[in-house]
Amino acid sequence: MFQFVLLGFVSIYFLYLIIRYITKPRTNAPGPKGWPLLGNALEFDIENLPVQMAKWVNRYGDVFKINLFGDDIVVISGELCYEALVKRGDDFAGRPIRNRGDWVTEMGEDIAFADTSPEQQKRRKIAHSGLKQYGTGMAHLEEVNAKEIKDFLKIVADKKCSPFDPRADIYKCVIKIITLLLFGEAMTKEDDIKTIAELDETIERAVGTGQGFELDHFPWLRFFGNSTYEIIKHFNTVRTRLLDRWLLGSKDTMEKGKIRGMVDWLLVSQENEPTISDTNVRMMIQNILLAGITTTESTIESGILVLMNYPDIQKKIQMSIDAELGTERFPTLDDRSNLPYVDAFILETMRYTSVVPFTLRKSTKDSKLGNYFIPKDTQVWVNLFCLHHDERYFADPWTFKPERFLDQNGDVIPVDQRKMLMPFGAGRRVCVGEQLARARLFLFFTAMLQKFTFLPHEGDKCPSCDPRGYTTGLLLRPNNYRVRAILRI
Ligand code: HEM
Repeated sequence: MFQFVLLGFVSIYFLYLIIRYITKPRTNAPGPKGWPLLGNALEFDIENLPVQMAKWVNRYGDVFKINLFGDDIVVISGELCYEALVKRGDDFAGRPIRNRGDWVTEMGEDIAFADTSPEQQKRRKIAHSGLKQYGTGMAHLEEVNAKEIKDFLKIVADKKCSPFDPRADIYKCVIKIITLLLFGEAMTKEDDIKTIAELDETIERAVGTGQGFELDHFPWLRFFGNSTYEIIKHFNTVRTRLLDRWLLGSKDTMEKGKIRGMVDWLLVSQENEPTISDTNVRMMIQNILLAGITTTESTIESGILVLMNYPDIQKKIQMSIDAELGTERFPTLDDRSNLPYVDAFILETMRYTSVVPFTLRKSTKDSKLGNYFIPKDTQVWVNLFCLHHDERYFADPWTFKPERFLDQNGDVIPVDQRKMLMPFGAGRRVCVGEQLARARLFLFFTAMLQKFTFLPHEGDKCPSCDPRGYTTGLLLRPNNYRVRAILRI
């Protein structure tokens, strides 16, 4: 009896999929053919999605479509990224992540996963103005950041030139910097640091590009022991326990008129803006925590790998730092304007390695991209990886060249001359942590290169920094490597 009921249910479901497939408005963009119902699911190279997408761009051009279980996904590259994100930003301001995104954000109560809406925009605005005041703009934070970075340099010095994998130490330092931003003091409890790392790892497995798609299309699979859903459940339990404890602690110790960091800022904003619920506050903290840590850590890790591969560039950066700061004075953000080569190196690292290879958007109305029709509510993957390696905008794109971002006087070219560089996305949903992240990256790289030269772990055998060989998840990150840090002074 049960088998008959199940068979009936499955048949009706597939009938529904077929009817939906036939009746739904569809894009006329070209793309790989795929299988009935499954679409291109079997052709997806999850391990190396950016490279596979690049092959499809070569074959079909700047707009093509793939299909997953009956749903079209339009992938855009080249100048169309700018058109969709900036010129027609409102038309593509949506976020497409469905069930999995909803389940990890208490049904879209956050900033990053939530679809565009007046509420999402309100949350974004609050976070943005808080980050401006308590992130980039606070001298006190800069001082304490300096302490965390100095601690990191000490850890590296203690390796005494022996080879080490820098990931865990950079990661810990970035956690401290982000928790400092949240609470006004860095998280030092090992248990909490471990929990944050666990959250990072599980969210990557739960919603990473190319994984768990089946749940977005067949949510009922969660009742049948779907492994991605089990990861999501675990993530939610660990996350709620941690954030509830943090929030309670902050509420208990908060003093009127004194804002220690972003958490206090969100709690105060909640008083002025009653539609911001406790759930919103928790989800905004989750966004800052999880969007801020691994992205920054991966960029630093990729940057060190690049420096090992390009010793001349490393030398040139060091010479500019020596000339500006000498060997002892710790860098501040005011030094940035006098160290354009460091800034150009960071921009080039972000272009070349493209740690966020795609940003996922959704069309908010019937629209067109290139010559192709894009119906409302279509998933649009903005292919930042291909954009950043497109020789129409970046000559010789697989060569690492910070000079491409400098003018004849050696100054960083203005933003409007580098608008095809979008490591933080662009437009309505551009990264809210961009200024903060860029400032921290500057301090990190300048402080590191003032003190150390990074060399391959043995002889001249250097692991490649070519991002086509990186591992794809939610982010594109280098495979683990070892480095030697030689003290310069
Ligand atoms: C190197 C570091 C970082 C990189 C490469 C990065 C990159 C990105 C990208 C590509 C997006 C999607 C933008 C779009 O769709 O146009 C994004 C969104 C976001 N990022 Fe970052 N990010 C970084 C650091 C941070 C930090 C430090 C924070 C917080 C303190 C942060 C918070 C966010 C949030 C909240 C969003 C969602 C914005 C929205 O959907 O409206 N990010 N980031």
